[in-house]
Amino acid sequence: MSRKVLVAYATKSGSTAGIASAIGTELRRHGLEADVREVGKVGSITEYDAIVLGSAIYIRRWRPEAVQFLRKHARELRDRQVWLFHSGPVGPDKDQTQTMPSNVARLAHRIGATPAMTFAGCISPDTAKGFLARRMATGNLAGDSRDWKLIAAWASDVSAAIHALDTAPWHRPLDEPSGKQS
Ligand SMILES: Cc1cc2nc3c(=O)[nH]c(=O)nc-3n(C[C@H](O)[C@H](O)[C@H](O)COP(=O)(O)O)c2cc1C
Repeated sequence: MSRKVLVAYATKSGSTAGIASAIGTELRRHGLEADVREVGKVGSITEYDAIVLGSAIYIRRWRPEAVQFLRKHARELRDRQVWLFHSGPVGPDKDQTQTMPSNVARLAHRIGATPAMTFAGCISPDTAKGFLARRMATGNLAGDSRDWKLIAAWASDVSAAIHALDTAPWHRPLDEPSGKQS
């Protein structure tokens, strides 16, 4: 049985779309069906067995459309495997793991997703949007730090976990404690 995966991404300058596309390619190479979509254009997620969601990080925050997606689909996401990633660090900081913003961490906990994988990002004068981005694109942070080998390796691990659904059921996380012991 071929499992169907949604790879949804939120981007401002396009580089996270490239990461999502590379993940989709790797998942397909491992025999999964994968749709890669800009998160704001995703309607229903009912047809998917698993979801990969990634956002660019700007000033330590996820793009609002990615957060909105987690909120809107929280209930359905709890019944599916969900894999999160974010892309951001560039230049000398490219290997620094980024913590999830607190609103994203809360939502990840609610749906039972593991912490987001950090991928290095890209700042280019060709795609930079806004004054600050254009300034950053001329300094020592400029360049494409995306690590395609790491991205493919992570996607390969994700595909192995999704294939494991064929032999073991996916367990929903326990409900959050209500504070009342039964
Ligand atoms: C104004 C600005 C703020 C940024 N803030 C962060 C940040 O807080 N943390 C981080 O890791 N990367 C940060 N970055 C780097 C971006 O996340 C990186 O360029 C990413 O690849 C952009 O993704 P996108 O092309 O999909 O929009 C920032 C970039 C800009 C231009």
